[in-house]
Amino acid sequence: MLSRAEHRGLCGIFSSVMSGTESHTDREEDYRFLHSMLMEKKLHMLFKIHERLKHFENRSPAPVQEEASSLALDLAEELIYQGWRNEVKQLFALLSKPHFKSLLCVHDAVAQRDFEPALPPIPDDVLDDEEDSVKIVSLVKTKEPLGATIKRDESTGAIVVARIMKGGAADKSGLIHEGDELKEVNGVSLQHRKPKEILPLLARSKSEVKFKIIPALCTEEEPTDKEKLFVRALFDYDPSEDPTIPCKDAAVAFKRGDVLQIVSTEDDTWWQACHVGDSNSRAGLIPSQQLHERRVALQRPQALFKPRRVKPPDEQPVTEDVDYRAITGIHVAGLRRSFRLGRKASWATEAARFRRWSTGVHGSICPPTYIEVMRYHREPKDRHRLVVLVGPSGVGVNELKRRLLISNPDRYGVTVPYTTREKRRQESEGVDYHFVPVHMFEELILDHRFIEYGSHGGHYYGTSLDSVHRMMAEGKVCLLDVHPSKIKRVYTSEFKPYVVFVKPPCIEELRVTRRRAKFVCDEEDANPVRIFSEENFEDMIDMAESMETQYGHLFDRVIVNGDIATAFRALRADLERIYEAEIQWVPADWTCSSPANARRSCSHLAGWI
Ligand SMILES: Nc1ncnc2c1ncn2[C@@H]1O[C@H](COP(=O)(O)OP(=O)(O)OP(=O)(O)O)[C@@H](O)[C@H]1O
Repeated sequence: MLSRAEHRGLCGIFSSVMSGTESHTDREEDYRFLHSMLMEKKLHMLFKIHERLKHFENRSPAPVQEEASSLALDLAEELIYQGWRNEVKQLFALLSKPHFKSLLCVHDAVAQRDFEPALPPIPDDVLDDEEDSVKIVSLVKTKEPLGATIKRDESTGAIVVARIMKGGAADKSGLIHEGDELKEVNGVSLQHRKPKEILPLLARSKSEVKFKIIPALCTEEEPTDKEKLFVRALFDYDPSEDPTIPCKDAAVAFKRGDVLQIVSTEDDTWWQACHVGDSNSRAGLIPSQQLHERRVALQRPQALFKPRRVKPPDEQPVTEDVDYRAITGIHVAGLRRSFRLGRKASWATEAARFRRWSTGVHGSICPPTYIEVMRYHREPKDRHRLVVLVGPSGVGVNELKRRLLISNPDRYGVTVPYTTREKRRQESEGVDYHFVPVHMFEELILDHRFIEYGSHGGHYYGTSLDSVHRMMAEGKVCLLDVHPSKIKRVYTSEFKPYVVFVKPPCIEELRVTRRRAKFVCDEEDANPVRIFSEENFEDMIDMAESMETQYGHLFDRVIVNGDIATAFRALRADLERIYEAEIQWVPADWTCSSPANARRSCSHLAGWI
């Protein structure tokens, strides 16, 4: 029954519908007919039933039992002997109503899956089989593959269905399940056959494929997760190069950065997933997070065994007679070399730290696998995402940033760093640097206002969160270059950083492309221009490897800076895409509104920093 409040509510809605239609109804009787129809209690009840059904549709209720009709009959019989009290009479009348009886019949049909397509008559010889339950399944043959893999059961020699791909023909039919034993295909017995011999049998059938199956014992279905799970792959996967994949044809290849929808995590080793936005919705196998982590852990840490190059005592760096200023040219605020030089000066320390890492804490670092992501709809009023450029010192982060700024100064901007050093004659406050006294700089450090800071030549230099805010508030895309360990300071929904890792090419390409490049040092440095040495190249490659291993899960894009023009074109195109895209995929943690959600996303797939 409708509650009074609900009934009043519905009447209110219908009355307002009526008053809206009054002016559009010419004939009085039409109006009265409509009024009586809308005010009809039965209609209101129908609304209520519809809502209840909707509610149950969301919960996908499972039938409690399959024989509700006969149970109701038994109950009605019992009631006859219970004396004709009012309640008994009412229940008896209810159970005897044809509508109620039909309802229970429908319930039973659903519970027994009686709605599935009628099978052709069971061939006589089937009845001779020893097995007590045999199923004949006929599927119409289309161009679409069956979407199932088969294997031979080692203990029994039987051919069994190993996997059913979500969304494939077999899955959609609902008639073939994992663990089902295949006895025959199109009347041909599969006894003593190998899985690969079965494919030609399937290929031979014309319009229909008929299977004789011994169904697997019923297993608990994986609870369907209403919330879809999307992940971004953090590694490339090519099934053709994976000898352990159970079935190459049933696998999904992907590239690092691709967004995948995970449709099944039932198997600990092989998940099922499909590419997002792919019209072909069939799922395929991908290595599970656990499997990929295990594989990476078993790999020999290359750096650990790589013989480090010993520089011959007489080897001198190649010198070039090119003026550094002619190469770097433009002088743009925020491209203060001295700040990045802080890292350059610590080149040796970083390399040493890397070596320590490779021998020491290797086991404790999670390899990048997948990160849970969610759709982010960018509103026109939203600020642009912060672009973070990272890479080993000398790889060309500044060069790429400089080119971006020149290419579109209205779109891109950089932060103005803070320093405690004296302002020089040609410099302006707030343009080249924010010049602040030491005590103020230290206060900012204590207030955690710096994303990154350091000292060089006895002066502090730092990039503050406030400067990033200021640049973003101007409506520009703020380009920030920091050490990857500092990404976590801006890895929030507020900044929505898009992280680009600038990676060096192989050493041969470095030698060719950097032939004329010079490694720039601070103007305060005694030796302001350095030429790239062979050791610099090696360290750059080692550092890049270390960064990728430790922080790779935070990188949205990897740009290999071999030929500078190619690298710049790729970076610009990528940032343009991000600038214009209305829908983007961002880590699920950023959009978690409730602690429960946050817990889910973190426990599901570790989004570690
Ligand atoms: N692809 C390239 N080909 C040739 N030269 C390059 C290339 N990329 C960068 N360079 C040059 O290499 C030198 C170092 O580049 P850059 O200053 O951009 O490195 P960086 O990553 O910013 O390093 P740091 O953080 O130490 O300043 C510069 O002279 C630059 O012009």
